[in-house]
Amino acid sequence: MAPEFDTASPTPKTAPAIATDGLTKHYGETSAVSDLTFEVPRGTVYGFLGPNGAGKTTTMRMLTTLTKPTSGSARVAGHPITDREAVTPHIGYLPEEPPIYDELTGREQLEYAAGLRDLPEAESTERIESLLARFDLTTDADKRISDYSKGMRQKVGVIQAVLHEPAVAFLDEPTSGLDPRAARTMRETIAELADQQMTIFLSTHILSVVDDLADRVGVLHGGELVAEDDPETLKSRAETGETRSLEDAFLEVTKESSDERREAGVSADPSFE
Ligand SMILES: Nc1ncnc2c1ncn2[C@@H]1O[C@H](COP(=O)(O)OP(=O)(O)OP(=O)(O)O)[C@@H](O)[C@H]1O
Repeated sequence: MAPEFDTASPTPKTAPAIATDGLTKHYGETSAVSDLTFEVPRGTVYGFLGPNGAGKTTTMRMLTTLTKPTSGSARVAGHPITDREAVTPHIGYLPEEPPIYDELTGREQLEYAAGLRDLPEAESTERIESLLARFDLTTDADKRISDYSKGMRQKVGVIQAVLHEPAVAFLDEPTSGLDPRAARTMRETIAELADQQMTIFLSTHILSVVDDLADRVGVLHGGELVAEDDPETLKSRAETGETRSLEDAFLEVTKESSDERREAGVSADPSFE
């Protein structure tokens, strides 16, 4: 598998999977995302970190065409995010609450998702069965989703997000609710998908997942990108002695930015402005 961008697109194949330029979203007085400019090369894993309310979901909703930016622009898989029809065939999205129907069985939900994506039946059946097996869901695949645990629902949500082999997958907390074995399967699956040239935009509070998988990390705070680097360089910025971790780096860059914002008279949480 090698997810390709739209071959009819004039965009060169070397174009980044995601490129944003001054991407901004205001909700009334609240500045949820401010002037976000970054690029994610194809086939890489981008760890998107930030404290609660930092603007991660808002950014992902803009990049997946679900929310319109107030200003700025972005291209995903070579297409402007203002062109929903062009972007959506090339992306998969696992939001915080996976969009699944309680009255369907797991297998029916995935068949339904494959149908929406116009996947050929033979190909989708094979892929659904292989992903169900990988996530240990085969024996429960014909039970209704209403009877699933949180982790089982999460597995269906993730399978649904990557079923059509999108060029870019946006995953919000993919390991949420998963037991340690399932969380490991998830990490291995994400690594494999990236090896197969899928670009993964990964938002999570589990820093060890980002440390394991991300080629590059962006830290959002108060809607602004306050640090961006590869995990090793980011860790080396932490001044906490010999055992420098991504957690130390995260706490430092978000604290520095809080201090600067406080000095500038800006609340760390824009919702309280
Ligand atoms: N629909 C909305 N209407 C008004 N304000 C919103 C809306 N969605 C988000 N916000 C505000 O925008 C800011 C960023 O929220 P967002 O959900 O993007 O953060 P997040 O980084 O995803 O947080 P978390 O880690 O807690 O999920 C917050 O101040 C939030 O209150």
